Order: sequence, then C-alpha cells, then structure tokens
Amino acid sequence: MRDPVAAYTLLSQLINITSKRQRALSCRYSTGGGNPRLMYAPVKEEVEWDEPRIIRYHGIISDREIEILKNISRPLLSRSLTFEGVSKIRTSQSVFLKEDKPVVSHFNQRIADITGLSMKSAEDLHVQNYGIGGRYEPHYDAWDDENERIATFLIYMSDVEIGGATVFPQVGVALKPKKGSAVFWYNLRKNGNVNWYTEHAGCPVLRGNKWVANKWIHEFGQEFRRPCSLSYWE
Ligand SMILES: O=C(O)CCC(=O)C(=O)O
Ligand SMILES: [Fe+2]
Repeated sequence: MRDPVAAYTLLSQLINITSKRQRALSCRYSTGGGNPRLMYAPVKEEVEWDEPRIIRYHGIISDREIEILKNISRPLLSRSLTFEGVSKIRTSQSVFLKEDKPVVSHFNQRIADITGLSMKSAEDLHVQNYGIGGRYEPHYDAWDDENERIATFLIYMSDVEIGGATVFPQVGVALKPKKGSAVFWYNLRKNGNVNWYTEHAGCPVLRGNKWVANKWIHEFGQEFRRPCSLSYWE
C-alpha cells in the first residue's frame, strides 16, 4: 500500500477494537466442519482475534497426555535454535517428537481433525520448555512462500503464573497460556503471501515454567482444503 494515509487508517482500524469487532469475537462448539471424530465430542472454539484470525481451542489435551508428552521430552530437550543457530532472541529448550509414539500420532490426528488440514507435509510436533526469563522475541513462523508454514497450531501444556503470554505486537493481542488449550492462526494468506500481521513473540516467563508444543503445518497438501484466492487481503 503506497498511500501513507490509507495505510495509517488501515493500521488504526486493525489495532482499535471497535464494539462491532468485539461482538464478532464469539465462541462456539465446532465439529471441524462435520468431522465424524468430533461429532459426539465437539471442540470448544473461541475467536481471540479477527485479523489475523486467531482461534483458541479449549480442553483439547488432557493433563495425562500432557504429563506423557513432558516425560518423553524432558531427557531429549536441547537449546532451541533460530535461523542463525543458538541466539539470545530465543531462550528455550525444545525437541521434535516423531510420530512413532502413540501419544504423538494421536495428537497429530487431533490437530488434523480440528483444523481440517493435512498433516502430510507438517513438521514433527515440537515440544518447548521455557524457564524463568525464557522468551522468544518477535518473529514470523513463515518468512517466505516456498511450501512454507501455512499455519501454526500452538498448544499450551502449562499455565504460567506471571508472564509467558504469546503476543502479536502489530495488532496488540496477548494470549495467556492456559493449560490444555491451543491457539491456531494462518501465517500465509490464501494467495500464498506472508500475512505480516502474524508477527508474534513469547514474552519472558517471570514466574513459573512454560511448556508449549507447536505444530507447523505446511502449504503442500492443502490445495483443496484451503483453496487459493486472488484477493490480496484474504
Ligand atoms: O511460546 C510462545 O508463546 C510462542 C512460541 C513461538 O512462537 C514459536 O516457537 O515459534
Ligand atoms: Fe512462532
């Protein structure tokens, strides 16, 4: 957008949550568009933000499953990396878990059911632990459009007493970790471009301990599940 006034107006519309927009931030039970596995146990879906659309799913992982995932991960954790290797912009420990463990494959299936997306090209489940002061500074999960991370499914495996929110600084959203819930957003628009409003960060943990698991879902395989659009904004 070349016109600075138009760009400013748009930005302030995005940041200012008007009452009309607020009303659209609804919650409902979802069957993932009639998925048989969710018909009798619909998932609780809450719209946290409209643009970019951020959805929170409540109660999608049990405390028992969380304990199993943490116990599998603990001995395997190592310092999380960024595109430049070890970096102080990301101070957590993490591990990618393969599908050979039943709890992991069950979980991947659940993400597929809820999102309606294919997991064939997705990355392995990435379990991440932050201690006091642990953070991930503002970044994009997708930074180009080469079969990239079309969407992020971020599962909170703990509450955090103080700090540790996932924030989207460009639009002013803060998502508080809530054990057993997950948040989901598309990093890419339907035309394949990166949605630059999806910049986000994990705020420092001030008190407590933060556990999350990311599933980064890629574009390949989603052609009929999330068809493209020619519109710039979709
Ligand atoms: O920990 C968070 O809240 C965000 C994590 C994140 O953005 C990432 O791992 O890419
Ligand atoms: Fe991220």
